Amino acid sequence: MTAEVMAANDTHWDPALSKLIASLKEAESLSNDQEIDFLQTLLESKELNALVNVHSKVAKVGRDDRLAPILSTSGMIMCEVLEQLSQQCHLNEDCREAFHLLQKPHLQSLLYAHDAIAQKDFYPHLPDLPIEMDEDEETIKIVQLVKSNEPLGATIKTDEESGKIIIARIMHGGAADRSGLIHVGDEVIEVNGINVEGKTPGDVLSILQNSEGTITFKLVPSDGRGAQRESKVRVRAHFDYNPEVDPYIPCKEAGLAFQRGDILHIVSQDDSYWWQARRESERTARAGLIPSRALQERRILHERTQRDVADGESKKGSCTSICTTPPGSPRLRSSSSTSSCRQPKTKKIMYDLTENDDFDRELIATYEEVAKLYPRPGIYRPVVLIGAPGVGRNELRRRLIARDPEKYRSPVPYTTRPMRTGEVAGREYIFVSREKMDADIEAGKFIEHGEYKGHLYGTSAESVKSIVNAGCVCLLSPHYQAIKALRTVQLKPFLVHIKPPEFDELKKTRTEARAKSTFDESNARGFTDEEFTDMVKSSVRIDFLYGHFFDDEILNADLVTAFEKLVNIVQRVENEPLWAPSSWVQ
Ligand SMILES: Nc1ncnc2c1ncn2[C@@H]1O[C@H](COP(=O)(O)OP(=O)(O)OP(=O)(O)O)[C@@H](O)[C@H]1O
Repeated sequence: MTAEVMAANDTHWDPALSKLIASLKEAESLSNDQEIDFLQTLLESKELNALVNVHSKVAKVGRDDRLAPILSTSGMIMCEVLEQLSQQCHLNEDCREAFHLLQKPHLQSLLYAHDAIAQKDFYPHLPDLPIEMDEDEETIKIVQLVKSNEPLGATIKTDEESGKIIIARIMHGGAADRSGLIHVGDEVIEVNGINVEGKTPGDVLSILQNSEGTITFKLVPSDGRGAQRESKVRVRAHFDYNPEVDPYIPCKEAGLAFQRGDILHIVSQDDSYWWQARRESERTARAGLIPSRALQERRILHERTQRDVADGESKKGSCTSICTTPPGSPRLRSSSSTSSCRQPKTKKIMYDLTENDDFDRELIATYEEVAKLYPRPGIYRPVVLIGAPGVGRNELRRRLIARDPEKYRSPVPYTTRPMRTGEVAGREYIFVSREKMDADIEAGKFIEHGEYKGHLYGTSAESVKSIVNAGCVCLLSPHYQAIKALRTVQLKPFLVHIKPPEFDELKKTRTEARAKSTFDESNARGFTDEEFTDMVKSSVRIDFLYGHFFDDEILNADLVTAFEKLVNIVQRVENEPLWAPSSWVQ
């Protein structure tokens, strides 16, 4: 372009410059010769002409030939279209075809690649010419924002090296971000005419709090600033967070409160300690600060250490050594004992229910990356009902199968016990030898298994798969310790926590229904108060250990209401895109 511009200079003056030269001639009589000569030489100089030409060309490119993408969110729109199509698939062949087309990985990748490019700005930007500039002075920008009830959406800090007040972060979607005028790293020199040199961030904050109307910032722009790009990461929170009670958050007002199970859109992970996020359901809201995964992990480890120290102190004198299990080593037994301190001996026990079942507490539950998993017509996710023993998992499962036995099925369990009279192989149980079952357990072929009165019982992963492949919805109601074995990319289960109501309502509903305690096969009596108490306690414990794995929950107080909710859940699983671990979504 330079060559072209220079060539052009030999024959054409830039029209604006020609005009200036002409008016200079008219002004000859008004000024002294020296100044006129200087200006004439400058205006006719090749260098200035070349510069003006370059400026005009670049400005023209920016103005006329700019290829602007029509939109940069086609991926998001595709997701929304898929969501709507998924509800229409059963009605219309065209919808089904469009649904399948939009699910194709190469089409999705194409749209995401388009968005990634569309979001970039490849055109040069010429900075506005400063009105007046002192050669010795740094560039300064003056930014005016009108104060409203909305927070500014920026945090400040003292730069460790220079001691200057700088913009630490800009909250995505906040007032400062939307203004496009303030950037991370900008140095704050003045706020409303008050010099902030030597002041602390707290001092600056009180200047801001005491200001009314328009706030004027004098800032030195940072060098490496750039538009903040939103990340696309979505996570499921595995813990509750309240910035109000967090003593370490840099700014409580900038914090985002959330609860375990909430889906969060992480818009920025630039800061290794404080991420910016907004709740998925509040797409246009200003982002808020949340602890990063690394920070939260550290906190949990710290809390655990403190707790262990406190426990150690309180146990001093009563025991000589503290046994710990190394992190990540599961205590789930592959074949458990037949007795438990919490249950009568007569109940079939697939797992040891002693208090040692807290292996998951040793994992650090912070955030799990998730993505929308779209239903595949004819291939349904298994629905797994988890809950305290006796809460009603099997009752709900049986009712759903009775409603549509062709569609809902449960796998036939395996056993090593001999077949009894009246039993049919493959109906009540699949009967196998102990050697075979031991070998299959060893090979990891069972999603749950246990021992009762010297015989093994279990459910094989293969039997779940064959129900899924047959186009049926596989319903499972295993012991809660099977969650880890079940929650795999191969099975992609949907986990529902069946919860009991409070003790009084639990007792009332079960007594009115004359519900039989399932802890004792040979006894037709109802539940004891102790069993109800155990059920409530056990449910709290399951929630504590595995709460973050559940996709939904059902309160099983009134059976009819609980069943309706289950029907609603299975319909959603069959038809709607739902959040699942991102590793399950190719
Ligand atoms: N909402 C309810 N109201 C009244 N009775 C109920 C309700 N839910 C379940 N029951 C009854 O409670 C008893 C135990 O239910 P169920 O066998 O389904 O428990 P479970 O969770 O499968 O536990 P287990 O593995 O010990 O059998 C059954 O008699 C069942 O009919």
